[in-house]
Amino acid sequence: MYDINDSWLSQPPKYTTFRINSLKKFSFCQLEQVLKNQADELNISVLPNYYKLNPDCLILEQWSYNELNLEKTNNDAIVDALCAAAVLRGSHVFAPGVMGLPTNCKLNGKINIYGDLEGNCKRGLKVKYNGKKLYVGYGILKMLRHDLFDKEKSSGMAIQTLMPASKLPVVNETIYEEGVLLLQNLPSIVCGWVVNAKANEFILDMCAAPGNKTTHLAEMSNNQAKIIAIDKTSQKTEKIKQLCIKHEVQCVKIYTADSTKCCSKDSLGVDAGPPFPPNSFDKVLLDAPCSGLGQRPQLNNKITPKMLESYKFVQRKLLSTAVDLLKVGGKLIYSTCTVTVEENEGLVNWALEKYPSLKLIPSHPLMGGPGLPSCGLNDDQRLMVQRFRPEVDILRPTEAIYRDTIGFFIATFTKTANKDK
Ligand SMILES: C[S@@+](CC[C@H](N)C(=O)[O-])C[C@H]1O[C@@H](n2cnc3c(N)ncnc32)[C@H](O)[C@@H]1O
Repeated sequence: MYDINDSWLSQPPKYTTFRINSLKKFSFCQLEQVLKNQADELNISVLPNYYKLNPDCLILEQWSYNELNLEKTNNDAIVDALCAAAVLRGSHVFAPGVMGLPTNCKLNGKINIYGDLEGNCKRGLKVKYNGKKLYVGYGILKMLRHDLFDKEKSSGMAIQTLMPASKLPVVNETIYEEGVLLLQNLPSIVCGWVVNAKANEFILDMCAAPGNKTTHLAEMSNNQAKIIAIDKTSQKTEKIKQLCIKHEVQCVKIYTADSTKCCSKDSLGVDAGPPFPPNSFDKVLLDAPCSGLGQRPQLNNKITPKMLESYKFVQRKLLSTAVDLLKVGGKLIYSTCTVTVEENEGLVNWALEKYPSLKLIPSHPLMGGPGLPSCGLNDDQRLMVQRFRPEVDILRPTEAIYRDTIGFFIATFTKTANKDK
């Protein structure tokens, strides 16, 4: 099922997507100006396409391939695989990601950026790297060796990426006033649309950090939903708090807790914080911890079969608590950013078998493809879930933009009055 050499997984999507904060004012002007500046610097006449998808999603396409006339340089920087993946998605290079840089490089000189695919490059390498490497783009050097390697911890932009090998524009949310835009993968935005948070609904986001989906739910409800966001460490919940402040989100209560243990009959009530009483929430979002194998591009994944096997146990525990906390008639949305059957269709099968009170319902709006065949779901059930993958499935053919995304899965359940075993 999962193959690191799969060209879909080893390449970045051909789009960059941002979520637009509907609580703030957005206009295309700043984006257009940034693209125009880049076009001037690169000597390109045509800007990449950009447009809104629904009111809160911004899509940016690649620079036109044929027009690019890349100036070659002999200087190569080596960056780690994570940093290389970020460059391919349109990021600059930051100091901690740099592994090797020749001694003769000049500040503000042009530099090629290569990703270390096997993780063998020693930090501070001065000479040519002979390990397996991938060209990921070129840019302008903004830090020299002594800034990068002579300090215990270096930070800041080391290379200003001019053009990633993926031809994606180098644009980040800092071009707008704080909190107007958020870089977010398209299926994650769809996941928010599936939750469809409305005023006065009690919504639990069980695995919420860094808060990308929490803030989306708050924004779409115009700060009117009653959202509780949980994650398991205070460093993580601090991130949710900071994102809510940045996005002017005011309808979220944040708690540090283990969500597998956040339901109890002895609870003092929803307002008292976790644990909560059973049947408390109109909607529960379980954006589960997962193997993350749908993230693109996958350049150097070191996940072991043992680690892969472990995720379903925590996912099942979290889902059990989610079922307890959901009101009868409520909506439970389960999502992952991975491609394995066990964590997706397999988890849905397990849940339906274990909890007769659960009923699978369509994950509207259905933008991704159907669930995989021969994985325990019948065709009706396959059509209710969303699996974001490159193949067209005749059961529900999807638009190209929803096929060139990260690998992602969404399933929605409702709770009936049936008794569970
Ligand atoms: C896929 S990430 C969530 C991303 C988040 N929903 C967003 O869109 O920004 C999964 C999160 O689950 C959290 N997590 C894992 N086990 C947990 C548990 N037992 N209780 C609460 N949170 C947990 C992890 O710390 C991680 O932040």
